[in-house]
Amino acid sequence: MSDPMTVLSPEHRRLRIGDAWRDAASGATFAVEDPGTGKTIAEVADADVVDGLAALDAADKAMAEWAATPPRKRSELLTATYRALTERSEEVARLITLEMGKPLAEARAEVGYGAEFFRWFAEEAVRVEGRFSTAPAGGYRILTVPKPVGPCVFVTPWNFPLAMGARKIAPALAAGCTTITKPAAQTPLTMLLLARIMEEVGVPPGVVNVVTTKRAGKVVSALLADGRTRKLSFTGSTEVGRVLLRQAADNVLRTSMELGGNAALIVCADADLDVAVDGAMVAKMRNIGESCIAANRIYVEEPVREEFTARFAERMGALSVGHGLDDGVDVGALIDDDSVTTIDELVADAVDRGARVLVGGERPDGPGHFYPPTVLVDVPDDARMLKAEIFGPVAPIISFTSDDEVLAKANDTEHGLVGYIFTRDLQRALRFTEGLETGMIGINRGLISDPSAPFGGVKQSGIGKEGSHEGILEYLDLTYAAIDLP
Ligand SMILES: O=CCCCC(=O)O
Repeated sequence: MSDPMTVLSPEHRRLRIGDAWRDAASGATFAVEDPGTGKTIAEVADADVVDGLAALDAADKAMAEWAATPPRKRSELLTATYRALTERSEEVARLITLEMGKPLAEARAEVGYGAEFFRWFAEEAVRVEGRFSTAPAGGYRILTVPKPVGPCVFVTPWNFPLAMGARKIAPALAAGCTTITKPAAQTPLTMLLLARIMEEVGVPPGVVNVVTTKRAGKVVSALLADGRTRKLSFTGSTEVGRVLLRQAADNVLRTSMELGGNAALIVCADADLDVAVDGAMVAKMRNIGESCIAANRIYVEEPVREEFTARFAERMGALSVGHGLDDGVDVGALIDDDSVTTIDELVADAVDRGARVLVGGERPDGPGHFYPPTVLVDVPDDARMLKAEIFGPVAPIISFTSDDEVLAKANDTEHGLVGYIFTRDLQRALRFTEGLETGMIGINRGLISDPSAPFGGVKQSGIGKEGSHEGILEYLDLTYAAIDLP
Protein backbone atom coordinates (compact mmCIF):
# COMPACT_ATOMS: atom_id res chain seq x y z
CA MET A 1 0.00 0.00 0.00
CA SER A 2 1.69 3.27 -1.06
CA ASP A 3 1.47 6.20 1.34
CA PRO A 4 -1.23 8.67 0.24
CA MET A 5 0.09 11.22 2.74
CA THR A 6 2.96 12.01 0.38
CA VAL A 7 0.50 14.04 -1.75
CA LEU A 8 0.01 16.57 1.01
CA SER A 9 3.29 17.93 2.33
CA PRO A 10 3.57 19.05 5.98
CA GLU A 11 3.72 22.65 4.68
CA HIS A 12 0.16 22.23 3.40
CA ARG A 13 -1.24 20.68 6.55
CA ARG A 14 -1.53 24.19 7.95
CA LEU A 15 -4.21 26.86 7.68
CA ARG A 16 -4.78 28.35 4.23
CA ILE A 17 -5.33 32.06 4.89
CA GLY A 18 -4.94 34.65 2.13
CA ASP A 19 -1.64 33.98 0.36
CA ALA A 20 -0.09 31.99 3.20
CA TRP A 21 -0.02 28.53 4.69
CA ARG A 22 0.14 29.30 8.41
CA ASP A 23 0.34 27.56 11.74
CA ALA A 24 -2.45 28.38 14.17
CA ALA A 25 -1.57 31.51 16.15
CA SER A 26 -1.42 29.38 19.30
CA GLY A 27 0.78 26.79 17.58
CA ALA A 28 -1.80 24.10 18.48
CA THR A 29 -2.35 21.07 16.27
CA PHE A 30 -4.70 18.12 16.30
CA ALA A 31 -4.37 14.55 15.11
CA VAL A 32 -6.12 13.06 12.11
CA GLU A 33 -6.75 9.33 12.22
CA ASP A 34 -7.09 6.58 9.63
CA PRO A 35 -10.46 5.07 10.59
CA GLY A 36 -9.37 1.77 9.06
CA THR A 37 -6.54 1.30 11.58
CA GLY A 38 -7.30 3.82 14.31
CA LYS A 39 -3.75 5.18 13.89
CA THR A 40 -2.76 8.85 13.60
CA ILE A 41 -1.81 9.80 10.05
CA ALA A 42 -1.20 13.55 10.36
CA GLU A 43 -1.16 16.56 12.63
CA VAL A 44 -2.91 19.67 11.29
CA ALA A 45 -3.16 23.21 12.61
CA ASP A 46 -5.90 23.70 15.21
CA ALA A 47 -7.31 27.17 14.56
CA ASP A 48 -8.85 29.37 17.23
CA VAL A 49 -11.04 32.46 16.87
CA VAL A 50 -8.09 34.71 15.99
CA ASP A 51 -7.21 32.45 13.04
CA GLY A 52 -10.80 32.27 11.87
CA LEU A 53 -11.02 36.05 11.88
CA ALA A 54 -7.72 36.29 9.99
CA ALA A 55 -9.30 34.11 7.29
CA LEU A 56 -12.31 36.41 7.23
CA ASP A 57 -9.97 39.44 6.86
CA ALA A 58 -8.42 37.72 3.84
CA ALA A 59 -11.79 36.80 2.32
CA ASP A 60 -13.11 40.31 2.89
CA LYS A 61 -10.02 41.98 1.35
CA ALA A 62 -10.18 39.74 -1.73
CA MET A 63 -13.92 40.21 -2.22
CA ALA A 64 -14.09 43.38 -4.35
CA GLU A 65 -11.40 42.29 -6.80
CA TRP A 66 -12.80 38.77 -7.17
CA ALA A 67 -16.34 40.08 -7.71
CA ALA A 68 -14.94 42.41 -10.41
CA THR A 69 -12.94 39.63 -12.11
CA PRO A 70 -14.55 38.93 -15.50
CA PRO A 71 -16.89 35.92 -15.36
CA ARG A 72 -14.92 34.25 -18.16
CA LYS A 73 -11.74 34.43 -16.07
CA ARG A 74 -13.50 33.02 -13.01
CA SER A 75 -14.95 30.32 -15.21
CA GLU A 76 -11.50 29.40 -16.55
CA LEU A 77 -10.11 29.01 -13.04
CA LEU A 78 -12.98 26.68 -12.16
CA THR A 79 -12.34 24.68 -15.33
CA ALA A 80 -8.65 24.48 -14.42
CA THR A 81 -9.64 23.14 -11.00
CA TYR A 82 -11.88 20.54 -12.66
CA ARG A 83 -9.00 19.45 -14.91
CA ALA A 84 -6.46 19.30 -12.08
CA LEU A 85 -8.78 17.23 -9.91
CA THR A 86 -9.46 14.89 -12.81
CA GLU A 87 -5.76 14.51 -13.62
CA ARG A 88 -4.88 14.00 -9.97
CA SER A 89 -7.89 11.81 -9.23
CA GLU A 90 -5.89 8.89 -7.91
CA GLU A 91 -3.92 10.82 -5.32
CA VAL A 92 -6.99 12.76 -4.14
CA ALA A 93 -8.99 9.52 -3.92
CA ARG A 94 -6.32 7.77 -1.87
CA LEU A 95 -6.25 10.68 0.56
CA ILE A 96 -10.06 10.58 0.89
CA THR A 97 -9.96 6.87 1.66
CA LEU A 98 -7.13 7.26 4.12
CA GLU A 99 -8.83 9.93 6.23
CA MET A 100 -12.47 8.94 5.77
CA GLY A 101 -12.42 5.15 5.37
CA LYS A 102 -14.53 4.61 2.24
CA PRO A 103 -13.29 2.03 -0.31
CA LEU A 104 -10.98 3.43 -2.96
CA ALA A 105 -13.49 2.84 -5.77
CA GLU A 106 -15.99 5.02 -3.93
CA ALA A 107 -13.33 7.66 -3.26
CA ARG A 108 -12.54 7.75 -6.99
CA ALA A 109 -16.25 8.22 -7.67
CA GLU A 110 -16.30 11.07 -5.16
CA VAL A 111 -13.39 12.81 -6.91
CA GLY A 112 -15.33 12.56 -10.19
CA TYR A 113 -18.47 13.87 -8.51
CA GLY A 114 -16.62 16.71 -6.75
CA ALA A 115 -14.71 17.71 -9.89
CA GLU A 116 -17.96 17.89 -11.86
CA PHE A 117 -19.21 20.70 -9.59
CA PHE A 118 -16.27 22.79 -10.80
CA ARG A 119 -17.05 21.99 -14.43
CA TRP A 120 -20.76 22.66 -14.00
CA PHE A 121 -20.26 26.00 -12.23
CA ALA A 122 -17.53 27.05 -14.67
CA GLU A 123 -20.36 26.86 -17.22
CA GLU A 124 -22.79 28.73 -14.94
CA ALA A 125 -20.32 31.55 -14.15
CA VAL A 126 -20.81 33.07 -17.60
CA ARG A 127 -24.62 32.71 -17.55
CA VAL A 128 -25.54 35.01 -14.66
CA GLU A 129 -28.25 37.31 -15.93
CA GLY A 130 -30.59 40.08 -14.80
CA ARG A 131 -33.91 41.14 -16.38
CA PHE A 132 -35.27 44.27 -17.99
CA SER A 133 -38.98 44.89 -18.31
CA THR A 134 -41.64 47.58 -18.55
CA ALA A 135 -43.69 48.21 -15.41
CA PRO A 136 -47.23 46.93 -16.16
CA ALA A 137 -48.76 50.39 -15.64
CA GLY A 138 -46.05 52.03 -17.77
CA GLY A 139 -44.08 55.09 -16.69
CA TYR A 140 -40.89 53.29 -15.68
CA ARG A 141 -38.72 50.25 -16.34
CA ILE A 142 -37.66 47.41 -14.07
CA LEU A 143 -34.04 46.28 -14.09
CA THR A 144 -32.68 43.42 -11.94
CA VAL A 145 -28.96 43.23 -11.24
CA PRO A 146 -27.50 40.02 -9.71
CA LYS A 147 -24.61 40.65 -7.31
CA PRO A 148 -22.44 38.22 -5.30
CA VAL A 149 -23.69 37.99 -1.71
CA GLY A 150 -20.21 38.53 -0.22
CA PRO A 151 -17.79 36.48 1.90
CA CYS A 152 -19.20 33.01 2.63
CA VAL A 153 -18.57 30.63 5.52
CA PHE A 154 -18.82 26.92 4.76
CA VAL A 155 -19.04 24.16 7.34
CA THR A 156 -18.56 20.82 5.61
CA PRO A 157 -19.00 17.22 6.77
CA TRP A 158 -16.62 14.27 6.93
CA ASN A 159 -18.62 11.83 4.78
CA PHE A 160 -17.74 13.41 1.40
CA PRO A 161 -14.55 15.35 2.26
CA LEU A 162 -14.16 16.72 -1.27
CA ALA A 163 -17.60 16.82 -2.87
CA MET A 164 -19.49 18.64 -0.11
CA GLY A 165 -16.92 21.45 -0.14
CA ALA A 166 -16.78 21.47 -3.94
CA ARG A 167 -20.50 22.01 -4.27
CA LYS A 168 -20.30 25.11 -2.09
CA ILE A 169 -16.96 26.56 -3.23
CA ALA A 170 -17.59 26.16 -6.98
CA PRO A 171 -20.91 28.07 -7.15
CA ALA A 172 -19.65 30.70 -4.71
CA LEU A 173 -16.59 31.42 -6.86
CA ALA A 174 -18.69 31.34 -10.02
CA ALA A 175 -20.97 34.00 -8.53
CA GLY A 176 -18.00 36.17 -7.46
CA CYS A 177 -17.94 35.37 -3.72
CA THR A 178 -14.91 34.63 -1.55
CA THR A 179 -14.93 31.72 0.87
CA ILE A 180 -13.78 30.33 4.21
CA THR A 181 -14.26 26.59 4.61
CA LYS A 182 -14.18 24.83 7.95
CA PRO A 183 -13.89 21.12 7.10
CA ALA A 184 -14.84 18.41 9.58
CA ALA A 185 -12.10 17.75 12.14
CA GLN A 186 -12.05 14.04 11.15
CA THR A 187 -11.28 14.82 7.47
CA PRO A 188 -9.42 18.11 7.01
CA LEU A 189 -6.72 16.79 4.66
CA THR A 190 -8.75 16.55 1.46
CA MET A 191 -9.96 20.15 1.78
CA LEU A 192 -6.38 21.32 2.36
CA LEU A 193 -5.34 19.45 -0.78
CA LEU A 194 -8.17 21.10 -2.72
CA ALA A 195 -6.98 24.53 -1.50
CA ARG A 196 -3.45 23.62 -2.59
CA ILE A 197 -4.70 22.57 -6.05
CA MET A 198 -6.72 25.77 -6.42
CA GLU A 199 -3.66 27.81 -5.44
CA GLU A 200 -1.61 25.96 -8.09
CA VAL A 201 -4.12 26.60 -10.87
CA GLY A 202 -4.06 30.32 -10.05
CA VAL A 203 -7.10 31.10 -7.91
CA PRO A 204 -6.08 34.41 -6.28
CA PRO A 205 -5.12 34.59 -2.59
CA GLY A 206 -8.01 35.19 -0.20
CA VAL A 207 -10.66 33.66 -2.47
CA VAL A 208 -10.37 30.15 -0.99
CA ASN A 209 -9.43 30.04 2.70
CA VAL A 210 -9.42 26.87 4.79
CA VAL A 211 -9.51 26.83 8.58
CA THR A 212 -9.04 23.46 10.23
CA THR A 213 -10.07 23.28 13.87
CA LYS A 214 -11.24 21.10 16.70
CA ARG A 215 -12.90 24.17 18.22
CA ALA A 216 -15.55 24.48 15.55
CA GLY A 217 -18.24 25.93 17.82
CA LYS A 218 -16.15 28.90 18.93
CA VAL A 219 -14.56 29.61 15.57
CA VAL A 220 -17.74 29.37 13.50
CA SER A 221 -19.73 31.44 16.03
CA ALA A 222 -17.12 34.20 15.79
CA LEU A 223 -17.27 34.13 11.99
CA LEU A 224 -21.07 34.31 11.99
CA ALA A 225 -21.09 37.15 14.53
CA ASP A 226 -18.81 39.26 12.33
CA GLY A 227 -20.77 41.60 10.06
CA ARG A 228 -18.42 40.96 7.13
CA THR A 229 -19.72 37.40 6.72
CA ARG A 230 -22.75 37.46 4.43
CA LYS A 231 -23.60 33.82 3.86
CA LEU A 232 -23.48 30.49 5.69
CA SER A 233 -23.75 27.13 3.97
CA PHE A 234 -23.76 24.04 6.14
CA THR A 235 -23.99 20.32 5.43
CA GLY A 236 -24.50 18.16 8.50
CA SER A 237 -27.02 17.13 11.10
CA THR A 238 -30.36 18.86 11.65
CA GLU A 239 -29.40 19.31 15.30
CA VAL A 240 -26.26 21.35 14.50
CA GLY A 241 -28.10 23.09 11.64
CA ARG A 242 -30.67 24.48 14.08
CA VAL A 243 -27.90 25.94 16.28
CA LEU A 244 -26.18 27.54 13.28
CA LEU A 245 -29.46 28.95 11.98
CA ARG A 246 -30.04 30.65 15.34
CA GLN A 247 -26.55 32.17 15.19
CA ALA A 248 -26.98 33.21 11.56
CA ALA A 249 -30.22 34.99 12.49
CA ASP A 250 -28.36 37.66 14.49
CA ASN A 251 -26.81 39.12 11.34
CA VAL A 252 -29.69 37.97 9.08
CA LEU A 253 -27.31 35.89 6.94
CA ARG A 254 -28.27 34.16 3.73
CA THR A 255 -28.18 30.45 4.58
CA SER A 256 -28.13 27.16 2.73
CA MET A 257 -28.73 24.15 4.93
CA GLU A 258 -28.26 20.56 3.80
CA LEU A 259 -29.35 18.66 6.88
CA GLY A 260 -30.29 15.17 7.97
CA GLY A 261 -32.50 12.67 6.19
CA ASN A 262 -34.57 9.60 6.96
CA ALA A 263 -35.15 8.23 3.47
CA ALA A 264 -37.88 5.69 2.88
CA LEU A 265 -37.24 3.31 -0.01
CA ILE A 266 -40.50 1.78 -1.21
CA VAL A 267 -40.60 -1.43 -3.27
CA CYS A 268 -44.03 -2.02 -4.82
CA ALA A 269 -45.27 -5.48 -5.77
CA ASP A 270 -45.17 -4.54 -9.47
CA ALA A 271 -41.51 -3.44 -9.36
CA ASP A 272 -38.83 -5.05 -11.49
CA LEU A 273 -37.07 -6.81 -8.62
CA ASP A 274 -33.68 -6.82 -10.35
CA VAL A 275 -33.90 -3.04 -10.58
CA ALA A 276 -35.26 -2.73 -7.04
CA VAL A 277 -32.50 -4.86 -5.48
CA ASP A 278 -29.78 -3.00 -7.42
CA GLY A 279 -31.34 0.33 -6.47
CA ALA A 280 -31.68 -0.62 -2.81
CA MET A 281 -28.03 -1.71 -2.69
CA VAL A 282 -26.89 1.65 -4.03
CA ALA A 283 -29.30 3.69 -1.93
CA LYS A 284 -28.30 1.82 1.23
CA MET A 285 -24.63 1.04 0.71
CA ARG A 286 -23.18 3.96 -1.26
CA ASN A 287 -20.59 5.53 1.03
CA ILE A 288 -21.02 2.64 3.52
CA GLY A 289 -24.46 4.06 4.32
CA GLU A 290 -22.78 7.18 5.75
CA SER A 291 -24.91 9.61 3.82
CA CYS A 292 -27.89 11.85 4.46
CA ILE A 293 -29.59 10.34 1.41
CA ALA A 294 -28.97 6.70 2.40
CA ALA A 295 -32.10 4.54 2.48
CA ASN A 296 -32.91 4.47 6.19
CA ARG A 297 -36.15 2.47 5.99
CA ILE A 298 -36.92 -0.12 3.31
CA TYR A 299 -40.66 -0.70 2.87
CA VAL A 300 -41.59 -3.72 0.73
CA GLU A 301 -45.12 -4.57 -0.39
CA GLU A 302 -46.25 -7.85 1.13
CA PRO A 303 -46.51 -10.01 -2.06
CA VAL A 304 -42.80 -9.45 -2.89
CA ARG A 305 -41.47 -9.14 0.65
CA GLU A 306 -40.01 -12.63 0.83
CA GLU A 307 -38.34 -12.62 -2.57
CA PHE A 308 -36.98 -9.09 -2.31
CA THR A 309 -35.67 -9.74 1.20
CA ALA A 310 -33.92 -12.98 0.22
CA ARG A 311 -32.24 -11.39 -2.80
CA PHE A 312 -31.26 -8.22 -0.98
CA ALA A 313 -29.94 -10.14 2.04
CA GLU A 314 -27.83 -12.37 -0.23
CA ARG A 315 -26.24 -9.30 -1.85
CA MET A 316 -25.60 -7.63 1.52
CA GLY A 317 -24.07 -10.81 2.94
CA ALA A 318 -21.68 -11.11 -0.02
CA LEU A 319 -20.04 -7.71 0.55
CA SER A 320 -16.48 -7.78 1.79
CA VAL A 321 -15.44 -5.57 4.69
CA GLY A 322 -11.93 -4.20 5.16
CA HIS A 323 -9.53 -1.31 4.89
CA GLY A 324 -10.62 0.98 2.08
CA LEU A 325 -7.19 0.93 0.43
CA ASP A 326 -7.13 -2.87 0.17
CA ASP A 327 -8.15 -4.57 -3.07
CA GLY A 328 -11.62 -6.03 -3.37
CA VAL A 329 -13.09 -4.22 -0.36
CA ASP A 330 -16.75 -3.16 -0.71
CA VAL A 331 -17.35 -1.80 2.77
CA GLY A 332 -14.67 0.29 4.48
CA ALA A 333 -14.33 1.58 8.01
CA LEU A 334 -16.88 3.87 9.61
CA ILE A 335 -15.67 7.27 10.65
CA ASP A 336 -15.09 6.64 14.36
CA ASP A 337 -15.83 4.52 17.37
CA ASP A 338 -18.80 6.64 18.45
CA SER A 339 -20.43 5.98 15.13
CA VAL A 340 -19.99 2.20 15.49
CA THR A 341 -21.40 2.36 19.03
CA THR A 342 -24.46 4.35 17.89
CA ILE A 343 -25.19 1.87 15.12
CA ASP A 344 -24.69 -1.10 17.41
CA GLU A 345 -27.14 0.42 19.91
CA LEU A 346 -29.74 1.03 17.20
CA VAL A 347 -29.50 -2.61 16.11
CA ALA A 348 -29.74 -3.84 19.72
CA ASP A 349 -32.79 -1.62 20.29
CA ALA A 350 -34.56 -3.01 17.20
CA VAL A 351 -33.78 -6.59 18.21
CA ASP A 352 -35.03 -5.94 21.78
CA ARG A 353 -38.30 -4.77 20.27
CA GLY A 354 -38.73 -7.90 18.14
CA ALA A 355 -36.68 -7.43 14.93
CA ARG A 356 -34.77 -10.42 13.52
CA VAL A 357 -31.22 -10.22 12.18
CA LEU A 358 -30.84 -11.92 8.78
CA VAL A 359 -27.30 -10.76 7.99
CA GLY A 360 -24.55 -9.18 10.12
CA GLY A 361 -25.55 -7.47 13.35
CA GLU A 362 -22.36 -8.25 15.31
CA ARG A 363 -19.81 -5.57 16.09
CA PRO A 364 -16.39 -7.04 15.27
CA ASP A 365 -13.33 -6.94 17.54
CA GLY A 366 -9.99 -5.63 16.36
CA PRO A 367 -8.51 -2.32 15.20
CA GLY A 368 -10.39 0.19 13.04
CA HIS A 369 -14.04 1.22 13.18
CA PHE A 370 -15.96 -1.48 11.36
CA TYR A 371 -19.56 -2.66 11.33
CA PRO A 372 -20.76 -5.41 8.98
CA PRO A 373 -23.53 -5.04 6.38
CA THR A 374 -26.67 -5.88 8.33
CA VAL A 375 -30.23 -6.72 7.34
CA LEU A 376 -33.08 -6.69 9.83
CA VAL A 377 -36.65 -7.86 9.25
CA ASP A 378 -39.87 -7.58 11.26
CA VAL A 379 -38.66 -4.19 12.47
CA PRO A 380 -41.49 -2.70 14.56
CA ASP A 381 -42.68 0.87 14.04
CA ASP A 382 -41.34 1.96 17.43
CA ALA A 383 -37.73 0.88 16.71
CA ARG A 384 -35.44 3.86 17.20
CA MET A 385 -33.64 3.26 13.90
CA LEU A 386 -36.82 4.16 12.00
CA LYS A 387 -36.68 7.68 13.46
CA ALA A 388 -32.92 8.24 13.75
CA GLU A 389 -30.38 8.50 10.91
CA ILE A 390 -28.55 5.15 10.97
CA PHE A 391 -25.56 6.50 9.01
CA GLY A 392 -24.11 3.05 8.48
CA PRO A 393 -24.51 -0.27 6.63
CA VAL A 394 -27.73 -1.38 8.37
CA ALA A 395 -30.96 -1.99 6.45
CA PRO A 396 -34.28 -2.40 8.27
CA ILE A 397 -36.98 -4.02 6.13
CA ILE A 398 -40.64 -3.40 6.91
CA SER A 399 -43.61 -4.77 4.95
CA PHE A 400 -46.66 -2.80 3.79
CA THR A 401 -50.02 -3.61 2.26
CA SER A 402 -51.37 -0.32 0.86
CA ASP A 403 -50.01 2.87 -0.72
CA ASP A 404 -51.83 5.06 1.81
CA GLU A 405 -50.29 3.12 4.68
CA VAL A 406 -46.73 3.32 3.36
CA LEU A 407 -47.04 6.97 2.37
CA ALA A 408 -48.22 7.89 5.87
CA LYS A 409 -45.30 5.99 7.41
CA ALA A 410 -42.76 7.42 4.97
CA ASN A 411 -43.91 10.96 5.79
CA ASP A 412 -44.03 10.37 9.55
CA THR A 413 -40.68 12.06 10.17
CA GLU A 414 -39.37 15.58 10.72
CA HIS A 415 -37.05 15.00 7.76
CA GLY A 416 -37.85 15.50 4.10
CA LEU A 417 -34.71 14.98 2.09
CA VAL A 418 -35.25 12.12 -0.35
CA GLY A 419 -37.47 9.11 -1.02
CA TYR A 420 -37.05 6.18 -3.40
CA ILE A 421 -39.86 4.40 -5.20
CA PHE A 422 -39.66 1.22 -7.26
CA THR A 423 -42.65 0.42 -9.45
CA ARG A 424 -43.40 -0.22 -13.14
CA ASP A 425 -46.65 1.72 -12.85
CA LEU A 426 -46.09 5.32 -13.98
CA GLN A 427 -49.25 6.65 -12.34
CA ARG A 428 -48.31 5.03 -9.05
CA ALA A 429 -44.82 6.55 -9.28
CA LEU A 430 -46.34 9.97 -9.89
CA ARG A 431 -48.76 9.60 -6.98
CA PHE A 432 -45.80 8.83 -4.70
CA THR A 433 -43.85 11.73 -6.18
CA GLU A 434 -46.73 14.05 -5.31
CA GLY A 435 -47.38 12.44 -1.93
CA LEU A 436 -43.88 12.08 -0.51
CA GLU A 437 -42.85 15.12 1.56
CA THR A 438 -39.26 15.23 0.28
CA GLY A 439 -37.10 17.55 -1.78
CA MET A 440 -35.86 14.71 -4.01
CA ILE A 441 -37.17 11.38 -5.26
CA GLY A 442 -35.47 8.48 -7.00
CA ILE A 443 -37.87 6.61 -9.28
CA ASN A 444 -36.47 3.17 -10.07
CA ARG A 445 -33.04 4.60 -9.17
CA GLY A 446 -30.97 4.38 -6.02
CA LEU A 447 -28.66 7.24 -6.99
CA ILE A 448 -30.01 10.74 -7.40
CA SER A 449 -26.89 12.86 -6.82
CA ASP A 450 -25.83 14.89 -9.84
CA PRO A 451 -24.08 18.30 -10.02
CA SER A 452 -26.57 19.38 -12.68
CA ALA A 453 -29.61 18.60 -10.48
CA PRO A 454 -30.97 20.64 -7.55
CA PHE A 455 -30.01 18.77 -4.37
CA GLY A 456 -31.85 19.76 -1.22
CA GLY A 457 -34.54 18.88 1.27
CA VAL A 458 -37.78 20.17 2.70
CA LYS A 459 -39.13 20.12 6.28
CA GLN A 460 -36.20 19.85 8.72
CA SER A 461 -33.86 18.48 6.06
CA GLY A 462 -32.85 21.91 4.98
CA ILE A 463 -33.15 25.15 3.09
CA GLY A 464 -31.97 25.87 -0.43
CA LYS A 465 -30.49 23.86 -3.29
CA GLU A 466 -26.98 22.82 -4.24
CA GLY A 467 -25.93 22.00 -7.79
CA SER A 468 -27.84 22.88 -10.99
CA HIS A 469 -28.69 26.45 -12.04
CA GLU A 470 -30.43 26.96 -8.68
CA GLY A 471 -27.09 26.31 -6.96
CA ILE A 472 -25.51 29.56 -8.16
CA LEU A 473 -28.59 31.60 -7.20
CA GLU A 474 -27.82 30.78 -3.55
CA TYR A 475 -24.74 33.03 -3.91
CA LEU A 476 -26.40 35.95 -5.67
CA ASP A 477 -28.42 38.83 -4.30
CA LEU A 478 -30.73 40.68 -6.65
CA THR A 479 -30.83 44.47 -6.74
CA TYR A 480 -33.89 45.86 -8.44
CA ALA A 481 -33.68 49.28 -10.06
CA ALA A 482 -36.80 51.26 -11.00
CA ILE A 483 -35.87 53.50 -13.94
CA ASP A 484 -38.08 56.44 -14.61
CA LEU A 485 -39.13 56.46 -18.29
CA PRO A 486 -42.53 58.07 -18.95
O1 LIG B 1 -24.76 13.42 3.73
C1 LIG B 1 -25.13 13.94 2.66
C2 LIG B 1 -24.25 13.92 1.55
C3 LIG B 1 -24.91 14.00 0.22
C4 LIG B 1 -24.17 13.19 -0.72
C5 LIG B 1 -24.51 13.40 -2.16
O2 LIG B 1 -24.46 14.53 -2.65
O3 LIG B 1 -24.77 12.43 -2.81
